[in-house]
Amino acid sequence: MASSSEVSNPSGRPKLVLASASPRRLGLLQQAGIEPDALLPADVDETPLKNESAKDLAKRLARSKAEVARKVARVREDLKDAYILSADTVVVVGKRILPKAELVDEAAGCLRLLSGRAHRVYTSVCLITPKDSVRERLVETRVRFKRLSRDEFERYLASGDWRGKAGGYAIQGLAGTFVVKLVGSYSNVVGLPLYEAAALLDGEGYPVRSSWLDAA
Ligand SMILES: Cc1cn([C@H]2C[C@H](O)[C@@H](COP(=O)(O)OP(=O)(O)OP(=O)(O)O)O2)c(=O)[nH]c1=O
Repeated sequence: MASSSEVSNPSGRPKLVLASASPRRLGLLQQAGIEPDALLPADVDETPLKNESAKDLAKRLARSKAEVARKVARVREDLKDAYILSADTVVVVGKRILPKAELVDEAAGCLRLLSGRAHRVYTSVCLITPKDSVRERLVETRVRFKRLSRDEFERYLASGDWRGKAGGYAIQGLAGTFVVKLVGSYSNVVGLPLYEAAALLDGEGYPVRSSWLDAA
């Protein structure tokens, strides 16, 4: 356990950049007592390559986001030695990669495919250390939705809870009532597998647990 002087002196901790604009990812880290020092969202083209698998897409996008943020951080005096953390979440039904829904028609298409079926959610986490080593973890969660009634279908689309979400749903929102089975990490579906992300940070020398009291 870190001594009180270390714990009470958060500035002793190495800096952490979260390369994300996702309030869900920030919220998950904060829930775990991890407070990023900076948010550097990285706008990358999320279009899948021809015949690219969901796993490869998630890994490639998470890494791209981390690399974009690293270039920005390394030229900032306050972030030049920071850890850079990013993630990308992909929802797939069979081999079909679902889009991140921005339009109601996209959300309707996703729900039609998800209703009454099992699907998989992959989140890839990418960590770049202060010495620019790259560490990646890909986590899979299997989810099964109930068959949605017409009313559930229409009410969900009207809720807008699907906007900006991979696969057109947010398990932490209304869609939580559609989930009849989940095998694996719940936080992985929301957007950041906390066990794996914390283990990655800890394994690379970022003091996850000693920061808990800083967050208190
Ligand atoms: C499946 C699912 C996705 N999501 C969200 C998490 C992510 O914000 C989003 C996945 O899209 P991503 O492209 O992975 O992430 P993002 O564009 O929102 O944020 P950034 O790239 O800046 O990190 O979908 C949920 O909130 N709940 C869910 O159940």
